[in-house]
Amino acid sequence: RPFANPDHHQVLVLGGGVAGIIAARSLHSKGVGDFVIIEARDELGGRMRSHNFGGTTIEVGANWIQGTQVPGGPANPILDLAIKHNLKTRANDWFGSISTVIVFSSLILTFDASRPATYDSKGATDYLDVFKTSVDDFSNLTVLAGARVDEKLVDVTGRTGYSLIAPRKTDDHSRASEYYQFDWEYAQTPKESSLIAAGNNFTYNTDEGGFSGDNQMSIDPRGFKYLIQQEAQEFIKPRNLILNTTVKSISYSNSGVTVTLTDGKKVTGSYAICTFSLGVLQNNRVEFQPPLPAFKVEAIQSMTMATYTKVFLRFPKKFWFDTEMALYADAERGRYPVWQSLDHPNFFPGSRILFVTVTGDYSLRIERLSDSQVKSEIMGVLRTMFPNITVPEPTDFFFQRWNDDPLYHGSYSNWPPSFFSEHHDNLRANVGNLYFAGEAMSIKYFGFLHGAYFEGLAIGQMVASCINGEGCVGLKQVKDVVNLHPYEIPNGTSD
Ligand SMILES: Cc1cc2nc3c(=O)[nH]c(=O)nc-3n(C[C@H](O)[C@H](O)[C@H](O)COP(=O)(O)OP(=O)(O)OC[C@H]3O[C@@H](n4cnc5c(N)ncnc54)[C@H](O)[C@@H]3O)c2cc1C
Repeated sequence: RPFANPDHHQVLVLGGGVAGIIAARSLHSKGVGDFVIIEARDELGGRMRSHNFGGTTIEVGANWIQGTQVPGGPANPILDLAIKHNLKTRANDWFGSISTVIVFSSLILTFDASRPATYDSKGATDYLDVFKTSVDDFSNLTVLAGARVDEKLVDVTGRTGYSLIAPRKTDDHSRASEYYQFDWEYAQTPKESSLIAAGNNFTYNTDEGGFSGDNQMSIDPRGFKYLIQQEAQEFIKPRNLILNTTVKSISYSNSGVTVTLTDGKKVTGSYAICTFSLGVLQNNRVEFQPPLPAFKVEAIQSMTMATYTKVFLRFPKKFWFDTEMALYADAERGRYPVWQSLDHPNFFPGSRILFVTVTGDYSLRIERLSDSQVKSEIMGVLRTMFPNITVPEPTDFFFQRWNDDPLYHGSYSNWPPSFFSEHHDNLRANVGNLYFAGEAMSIKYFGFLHGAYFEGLAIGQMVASCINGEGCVGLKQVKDVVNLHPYEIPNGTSD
């Protein structure tokens, strides 16, 4: 049965990604049934997005359950959903698989030096010693980041952090190896990222409530999104869902929220939960009435929306490495460095699919090029990596332009060194009856699916409490984020 009044609801949930769906589930489980999810696309899932690549389901957005569960420890809630909905996943070995080739004949896990998974301008080149040093450097970086928190030291960039633990390394092999540890996770360079936030990655830190050090990759033909779409099916009725509908403006006050859609129609709610990406908020894709307060705008504009791009190629035959991953060191840092084989016994054997990931400014650069230009650059790199092989032209080619997409404007958020905890409070803070949720609002798990999940859960429960009369507390906001020690030019300093 449709709602008696389809133009007014207790809660408007804006966006149907993980945060929106889990916020709606929280409302439903606390007895708030009059909610609608308004989603611009034709399906739920948001940045969990799959693509039919010539018959194989590939993940152009999120692909991994990052951090799963150690025995007796807390489970990543995305892992719980994957198990509940029978999603097909496989462990994806990020580190061992660069340094180890499975020699199938003897089933022994050893590195076969004749087939290194490290490449440079000369083709296959063994620089695993450099790679292993970079693994150690990153682990020292995390120790340094933890110590800075304990000692209450000011945040610095990841680059400064690296320089404090070892002399700067500028050779191609070191830079590519560092990229694999850092940029490939945060989608930005150490120079652009906070040492404290990057080095204290709660997801993998089991001492701080994190899950585990391993990653499960979805290889489900129904797509990774299936787990959240199935979860939604359990409680969302057709009357709770408005698909193919874009929000143009949001007008908010202490008594309610009115949303105007692109067709001019208005829907009102006693409350609303906005789960649009940080990129959408930063690029003023949605107009707020009244304009968001200065503290909120500063917070939105101070966090970074990074971009992570996977470029998929299918070839007439497999000619590449047998490992899950490979690393290519170019003279230019971040130029087509991380390669993943889906044609691997653990994933889609026989698929002939290989993909390469670029991040940050390099993602933005390739988004501005045509597909054929990007394809030709990548083929140049592959011919450099495999100089003794006739590398065939790919039969299929695809990549998602996340930054250019007005529904996302990037892939996921990253914490820059100039962003303070108070900024984060402000990013998360409600304005009147308009609340915010989504991966960027998670202080511990920003950037991740589980960050979106936990924020959806928390904010959904908070709004349900308001509606159920169980207490309605506004979230903390800080009017001015100030320096502990104001910036001062000492007396007597010459001009
Ligand atoms: C390439 C890539 C790789 C990633 N890899 C991983 C990974 O392996 N593991 C991991 O944990 N995380 C990963 N992430 C991050 C993860 O996907 C996100 O953290 C998570 O999906 C964010 O969920 P959300 O609900 O906060 O936002 P979203 O999924 O962005 O949901 C917001 C929804 O709002 C909709 N919307 C936007 N604007 C409007 C509008 N004006 N009107 C109506 N609807 C609108 C959007 O269509 C979207 O569905 C990756 C992301 C990307 C892009």
